[in-house]
Amino acid sequence: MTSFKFTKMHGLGNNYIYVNLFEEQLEEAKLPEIAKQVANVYTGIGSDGLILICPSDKAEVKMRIFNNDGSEGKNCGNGLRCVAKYAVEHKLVLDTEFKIETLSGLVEAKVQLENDQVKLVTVDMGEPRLLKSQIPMAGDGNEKTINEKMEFDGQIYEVTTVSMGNPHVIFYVDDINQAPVTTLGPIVEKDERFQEGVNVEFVQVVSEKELHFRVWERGSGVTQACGTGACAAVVSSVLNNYTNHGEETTVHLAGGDLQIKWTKAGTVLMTGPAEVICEGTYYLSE
Ligand SMILES: N[C@@H](CCC[C@H](N)C(=O)O)C(=O)O
Repeated sequence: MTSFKFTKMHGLGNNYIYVNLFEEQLEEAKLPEIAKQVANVYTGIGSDGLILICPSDKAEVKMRIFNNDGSEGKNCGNGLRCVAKYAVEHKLVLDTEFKIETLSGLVEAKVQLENDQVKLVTVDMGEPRLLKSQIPMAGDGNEKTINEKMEFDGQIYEVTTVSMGNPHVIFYVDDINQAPVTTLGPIVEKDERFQEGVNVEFVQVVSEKELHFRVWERGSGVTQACGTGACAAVVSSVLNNYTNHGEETTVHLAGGDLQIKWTKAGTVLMTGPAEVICEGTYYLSE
């Protein structure tokens, strides 16, 4: 029977099973199935998906993320903070500032240590991509979607789209507790105008410095937090003049808070926690 060692970690409740591929070996063709298996609450461990911590020839470490439906995503903000914590605490990297490779490019992580343990991680998530061709979505590929009317399920909404290496569409709501996360979320996720699907975010503007946020994630459904989604929400809020470029915004997610800044230099900085839940050995059912 195939088995592998895992660590379950979370960033604000967005939890994944992490496997260290510096030490373990998993068959490439089986990765989507492994992600589905480990994520299953009844017959697996239970998680939002699977994250692989891999050797890289471009950076100190590489992250790959699989959602709980087995689909592979190109980026994961909460996952990056957890990978950074794991890499430092397991001495895969010896510095407190280092690069992580993702399927959407390189990002830079900086960890804050307390008694040799990583508590907070800041990740420079790079520049947001705003053109329709970069989301990707239907329409003129050279145009952006900022507060644009789109119809979903027979109703018109004003939406903004942002890629943080993965696709996000942002809806503004008056009351976050009434946001149609589980009803509109799955419809928008699979809308064919988003050729690769989309992560769906609902945002309530509290002030120039604060947002409430809920998410329906592509491939995983409702999660407690989405780091790339929170970055996309801050970029969207600057574009819609709700918050200020170059200033830090606190994003309140279901699992806790992230500090996010779209810097004047153009990249997005995300700061938040990363936590270990448990470690163990998983026995794969064939
Ligand atoms: N939870 C993540 C994003 C995970 C991938 C996403 N569902 C996708 O398919 O793009 C985050 O913290 O960013």
